[in-house]
Amino acid sequence: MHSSLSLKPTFQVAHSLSSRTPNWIPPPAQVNSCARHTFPAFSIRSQMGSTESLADSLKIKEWEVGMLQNEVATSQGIRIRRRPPTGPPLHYVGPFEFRLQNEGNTPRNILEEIIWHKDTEVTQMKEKMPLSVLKKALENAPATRDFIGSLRVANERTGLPGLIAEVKKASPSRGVLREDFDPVEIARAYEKGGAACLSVLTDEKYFKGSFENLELIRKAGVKCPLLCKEFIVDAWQLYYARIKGADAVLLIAAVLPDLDITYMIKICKILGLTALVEVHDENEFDRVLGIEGIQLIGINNRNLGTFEVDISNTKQLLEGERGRIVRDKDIIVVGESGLFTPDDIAYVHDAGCKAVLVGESIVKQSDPGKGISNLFGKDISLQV
Ligand SMILES: O=P(O)(O)OC[C@@H](O)[C@@H](O)c1c[nH]c2ccccc12
Repeated sequence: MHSSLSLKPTFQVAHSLSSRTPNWIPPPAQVNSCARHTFPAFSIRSQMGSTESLADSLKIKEWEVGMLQNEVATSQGIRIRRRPPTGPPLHYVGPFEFRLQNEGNTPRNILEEIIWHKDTEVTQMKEKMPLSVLKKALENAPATRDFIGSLRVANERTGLPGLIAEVKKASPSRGVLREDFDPVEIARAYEKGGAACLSVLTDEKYFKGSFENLELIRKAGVKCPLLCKEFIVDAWQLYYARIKGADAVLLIAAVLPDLDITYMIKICKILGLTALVEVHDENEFDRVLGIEGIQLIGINNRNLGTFEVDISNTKQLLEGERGRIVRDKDIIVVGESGLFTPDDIAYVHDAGCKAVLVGESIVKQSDPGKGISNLFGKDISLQV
């Protein structure tokens, strides 16, 4: 199930990720989807005439590596391209910019649009906050909490799926869900209402979330472990999530090739983060089931490309052989999206989900804590 590429990520090097702008040229045989984190430092100064042509060459090289990433992804059935196909090297000023307006550079769907935007956003953030700075901050970061343990305990306590309650202000498909949005108040209400864990949207542009929300909730003393709900395209984001208070992160199989997932899971382990790996279809599920060390898989009932929601997706994917593998490996499956009623919860529970991830139906309630009781059809708070 693994990528046909033979290169294994070089974790020692990867662990010291630096700014994205490379100071090397990757040797062609080693180009892989983790390329920009793993290449050794090759100086190209000797091959280049002026500083200007050096800078241009580096940008073009980086763009080429991005294109290769797209090819690796396509070979695994991933339709989301990491970058615009004929896009400019990052920060390139010049004729490349015109290409942005070309038709070929129109994202195919909303997920692709989000990913292209995220790629640029992360590049800029990395420049402001290189990994060395994040690593320093890690020294003072409080320990992470046991995300999976919390889901298991809740599942055993209530006899129903453990709840990951989502602090979600808006989404591209549903617009603004709640105008009077106080993230800490909502988080506290969820905790009181019996949520096992919380999910905090951090994407600003499309979901009106923020890392500030994550940090505020963590610092407010909420005990539920926190999932950083972000579109992760670069291992740098794992470090960033960790210092902002995350206990878990989301890895989306529709976006990340197998090697990236494998590599990121290892970094998560080093950082004490739990990885929730999200799938939507059979191909993604099979890929993820073939990756070593996966403990938590989310089945998204929403197709992030089209926004269509169908909760029978969870049931279909867990039927037969895949469900058997999940049980054998003791993987916790999270039913995600589009859950509104006690029947919906019972449906995905029967399908094999020991946990659920819910946003809209509870965040919209005037008291999100009571929203949880309505959703589960009973009070699942610890007070009971
Ligand atoms: O609001 P809902 O339909 O209950 O869905 C929550 C959650 O599953 C959804 O927000 C989600 C699942 N996977 C994602 C990936 C990115 C952004 C959002 C999501």
